Amino acid sequence: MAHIDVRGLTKRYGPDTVVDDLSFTVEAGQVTGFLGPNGAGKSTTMKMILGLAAPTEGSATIGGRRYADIPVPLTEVGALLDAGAVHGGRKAYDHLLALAVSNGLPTRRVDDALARTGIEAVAGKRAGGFSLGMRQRLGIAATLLGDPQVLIFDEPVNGLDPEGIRWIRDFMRSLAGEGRAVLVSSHLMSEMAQTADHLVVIGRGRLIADTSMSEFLRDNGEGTVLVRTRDRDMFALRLTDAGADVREGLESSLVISGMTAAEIGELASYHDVTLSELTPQRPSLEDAFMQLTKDSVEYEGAVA
Ligand SMILES: Nc1ncnc2c1ncn2[C@@H]1O[C@H](COP(=O)(O)OP(=O)(O)OP(=O)(O)O)[C@@H](O)[C@H]1O
Repeated sequence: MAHIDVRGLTKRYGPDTVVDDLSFTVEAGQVTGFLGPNGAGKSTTMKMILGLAAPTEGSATIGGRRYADIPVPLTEVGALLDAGAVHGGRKAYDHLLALAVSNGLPTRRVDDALARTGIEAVAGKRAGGFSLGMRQRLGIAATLLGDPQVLIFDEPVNGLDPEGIRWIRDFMRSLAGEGRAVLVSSHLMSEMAQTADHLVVIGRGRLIADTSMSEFLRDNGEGTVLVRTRDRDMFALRLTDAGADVREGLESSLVISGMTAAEIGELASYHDVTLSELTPQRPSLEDAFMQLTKDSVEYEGAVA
């Protein structure tokens, strides 16, 4: 099955190492979120995978081959790095047709790609007049021309409205559902929440995490439990005695970490304390991400 394999990938610009010994795999049938703060090295990594930048060390392969060794790259990998790159004076259909013809692909693929991205109705219009959302769809249509098994998107939802974001998100999921390997970058963790199955997180060019979305949450965001009771002060003491960490929350609530909601419920029952609220609070993805990338962001702030 086609996938992306990155091994020991390193890129240095003069004295700066912007991608540092990076290794990860993008599996078929999954959306892999490629995350990191601004400047972490995501775009540079994608460019190296796509043969647009030469690695200083290491390798990146698509379906086992370097990009430069793939005879008709569009049939193996579709990539959208910058939606603004479409020539504004060109009609959408003509843009796709030129790409198809120059890559030796059947022209019917243009109609398929237009249909798949829902832009048939504007196929005869000039791309210059397109909204960002439409330009993005046109860019994605181009990635699909060769019916590739591997797709790469760099910050595809930047600047889109909620409807455009949802469309892209659903689209990525459907591509993965067809067994394709999808790599999508973002600097926003929340953006990945409903999109990615797997996460590769980098900071300062280095790998910070390579994990499934659910594992990432479990390992990086400590959950808390919110409790309300009339016996607040007494119960706070009992909780502390039981080893929990207790903070005062809003409106006389207690925010507890180090114990599960079930354990807290049992402790309350044991001490005859009536709880009016017992709510586990899932750590937000953004919190988990900030925690994980804190050091790399601080470093960036310090050198800026
Ligand atoms: N051609 C280049 N020459 C020198 N430095 C570069 C070059 N391209 C990128 N960089 C530097 O490499 C670092 C990583 O940039 P890159 O664009 O890969 O990060 P990113 O994670 O994609 O960030 P963003 O989310 O802001 O796009 C940055 O510090 C950037 O300034």
